[in-house]
Amino acid sequence: MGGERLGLVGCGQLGGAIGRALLRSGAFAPAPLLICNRSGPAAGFSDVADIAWTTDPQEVADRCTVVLLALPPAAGRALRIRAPDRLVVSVMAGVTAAQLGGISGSARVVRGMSNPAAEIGMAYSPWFAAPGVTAADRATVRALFAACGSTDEVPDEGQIDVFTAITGPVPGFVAYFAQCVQDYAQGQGVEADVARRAVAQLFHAAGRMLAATDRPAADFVQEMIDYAGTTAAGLNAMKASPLAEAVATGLEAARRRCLTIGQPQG
Ligand SMILES: NC(=O)C1=CN([C@@H]2O[C@H](COP(=O)(O)OP(=O)(O)OC[C@H]3O[C@@H](n4cnc5c(N)ncnc54)[C@H](OP(=O)(O)O)[C@@H]3O)[C@@H](O)[C@H]2O)C=CC1
Ligand SMILES: O=C(O)[C@@H]1CCC=N1
Repeated sequence: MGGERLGLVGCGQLGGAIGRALLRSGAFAPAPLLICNRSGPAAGFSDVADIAWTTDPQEVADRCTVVLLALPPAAGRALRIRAPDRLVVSVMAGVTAAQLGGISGSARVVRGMSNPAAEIGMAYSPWFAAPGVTAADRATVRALFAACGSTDEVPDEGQIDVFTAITGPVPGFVAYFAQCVQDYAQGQGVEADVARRAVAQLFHAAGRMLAATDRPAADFVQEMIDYAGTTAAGLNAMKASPLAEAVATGLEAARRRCLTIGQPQG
C-alpha cells in the first residue's frame, strides 16, 4: 500500500490476529505499524521490530492514513477521534457505518467483519463501504483483508450482521457441532482423546474439501444421499429432524444480538 500507514486501535484476540497477519504479509510495509491499546506492548508482537505503541487513539488518527478499529463494541461506541480525512475500517460487532462516521468524523468508513483465523491467513472478512469510500480505498481494504484470508465486499450493510453471526466466531458454532459429534462417539464407548482427535481430523478434512471447490455443501449432501449407503441413513434422519431449524434459530439469535451488543441497554 504505497504511502499508506496503518494504525490499529485494539490488538486483542481479533485486532492482534489481524495486526500479525498484516505484518507477515508486509501489506503496509515499510511504514511502521502504530498500535493503540491501554496496556502497552502486547504479547504476540514482542519479536516484531518497528512497531510504535500508544494509549491515545487520536495519535493513531493523526499519524496513520488507515485506522483499523478492533475495540470491544462498547468501547468502540464510546470512542471519539478526529479522523475526517482518514480511511476508517472497523471489525467491531454491531457498530454501524453511520456510528463509525460519528465516532471518527470520516466519510470514508468501512464496516467489516473478520475472525482470529486471520492469524493463520484463514479468516473470512466481508466488508461494507459507506458512500464516501473511494476506489483507491477499496483496493486498500481488499489488500488489508486479503492478508487475513478471503474477503468480499457486500452491497448491504445488514449482511455484516449476518456474517458477524456465522463467520465472526471461529471455531465458533462449528465447535458446537464438533462437540455433538464427539459426545456421540464417547456415548458409544470411544475414549475421549481418540474421539477428540477423530473429530478434529474430520472437521479439518471437511473444511479443506469444502474450501477446495466452488460447489455448495448441498452437493456433497446430495451425493451421499444418492450413494444410498450408511451416511444416507443418517442424513435422511437428520433432514427429517428439526436440526436445520435449530441451526437457523441459533444463528438468528447471534445476528439479532449484533443489533444491541455494546449499547448501554445491551
Ligand atoms: N474475538 C473474536 O473472535 C472476534 C471479535 N470480533 C470483534 O472484534 C472486536 C475486538 O474484540 P476482541 O479482539 O475479541 O477483544 P479483546 O478484548 O480481545 O481486545 C480488546 C482490545 O482493545 C483494547 N482496548 C479496549 N478498550 C480500549 C480503550 N478504551 N482504548 C484503547 N484500547 C482499548 C484492549 O487493550 P488493553 O488490553 O490494553 O485494554 C485490547 O487490545 C470486538 O468488537 C468484537 O466484536 C469480531 C469477530 C471475532
Ligand atoms: O462473539 C462475539 O461477540 C465476537 C464477535 C463475533 C465473534 N466473536
